[in-house]
Amino acid sequence: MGIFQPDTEIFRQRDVLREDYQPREIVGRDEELQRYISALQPVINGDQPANIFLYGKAGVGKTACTRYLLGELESDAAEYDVELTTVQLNCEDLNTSYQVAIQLINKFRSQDEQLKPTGYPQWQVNEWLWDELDGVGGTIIIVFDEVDHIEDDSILYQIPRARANDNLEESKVGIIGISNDFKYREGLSSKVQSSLCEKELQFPAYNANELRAILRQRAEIAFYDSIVPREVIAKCAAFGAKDAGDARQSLDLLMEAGDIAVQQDAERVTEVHVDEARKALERSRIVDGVTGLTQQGHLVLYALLMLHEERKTPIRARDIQDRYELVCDRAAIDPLVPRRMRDHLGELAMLGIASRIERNKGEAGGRYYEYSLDTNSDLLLEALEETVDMVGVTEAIQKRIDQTG
Ligand SMILES: Nc1ncnc2c1ncn2[C@@H]1O[C@H](COP(=O)(O)OP(=O)(O)OP(=O)(O)O)[C@@H](O)[C@H]1O
Repeated sequence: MGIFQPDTEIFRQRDVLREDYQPREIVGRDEELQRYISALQPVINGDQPANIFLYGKAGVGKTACTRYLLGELESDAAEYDVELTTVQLNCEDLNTSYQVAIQLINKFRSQDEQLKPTGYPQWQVNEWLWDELDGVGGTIIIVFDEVDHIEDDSILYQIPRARANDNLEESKVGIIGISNDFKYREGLSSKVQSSLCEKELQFPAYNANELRAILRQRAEIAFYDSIVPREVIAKCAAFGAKDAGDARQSLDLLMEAGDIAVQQDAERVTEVHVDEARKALERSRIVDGVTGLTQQGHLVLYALLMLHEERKTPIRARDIQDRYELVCDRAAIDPLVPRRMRDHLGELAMLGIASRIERNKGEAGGRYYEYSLDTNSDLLLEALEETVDMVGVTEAIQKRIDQTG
């Protein structure tokens, strides 16, 4: 027997739990889908499509619902002889309207006519874009996923106004912008707001019931029959709902629990596997977060970790500063000024390693923040131990924690 053997006991089709799998049916989003369908209705009537702005936190089904509805729209359009073309563009690596326009042109061009990413005058790129879009004819829907990555938003009003400005004659173009950045909408120029946000749709976080339905649907395809009992689905959904209501997180948890069941040669997935999976995922999240920090970030985190172990959190930044300077002294590294140290605390809060609450001084006025550790300190200590260049400090901290503990 070789080292590798196909898994025949637990997973039937593990890939179904992966992020890139497109579910054939959407569950738990009935109301949102209904509103989305109304916003897309003009397309099937052959009218000018509305521009749609769709927002909501990570993993709430924005992309999955959009793909699903556009697929349905395409097949219904074919049935009613409506000429429809849809294009989906992820803007994660596209920072300018120029880059977006080049990508769009390339989507419509054959392999040997592709444009290079730079080197053409803006007016020329615009002309080419209108030529390509008008050459398609009928209705075109362009989806800009992660639209907030486009820093100059000119393309977001040029496309909706292209017909009014006589740049397009044959084609009617509608755009759908998707974002999980809640502040993005407010930052848009009023010109873009009025064109892009003609119809606004908000997707809320999933609750435990909705997550259960999503997980059940995937588990039926991903695992063999009777491998995933109801309580396992419920547990994964409950964790997801308590945290961020993010379907991706719950699906990752179920996949990790399945992997652990495979590793342990278990007959089925159990709640214990889910607990272990949660620890494993949490650990890799912490390791990723900690590994990405600078050396100063590590020192700030050490200081906060010590204060946490001594039960002195939540604590103000200026009180963390003293401990931080002590840690720097031990590591023989110059400490940062308080303002810079606070930036690092802010980064820890952003990564979800620390939490930050705003406090009011009461009548005297003024606000300040208090910080706490928001992660399991054992896991954190483990992750910090892996950062080789800080080993001396880790030992020092460990000793101190042992003493105080
Ligand atoms: N209602 C649903 N029914 C079935 N699967 C879903 C549903 N909602 C989300 N999913 C699945 O959860 C994962 C994350 O969803 P999706 O990518 O649509 O989130 P999103 O809101 O676009 O998040 P992000 O802003 O991070 O891109 C995908 O694997 C998707 O298939």
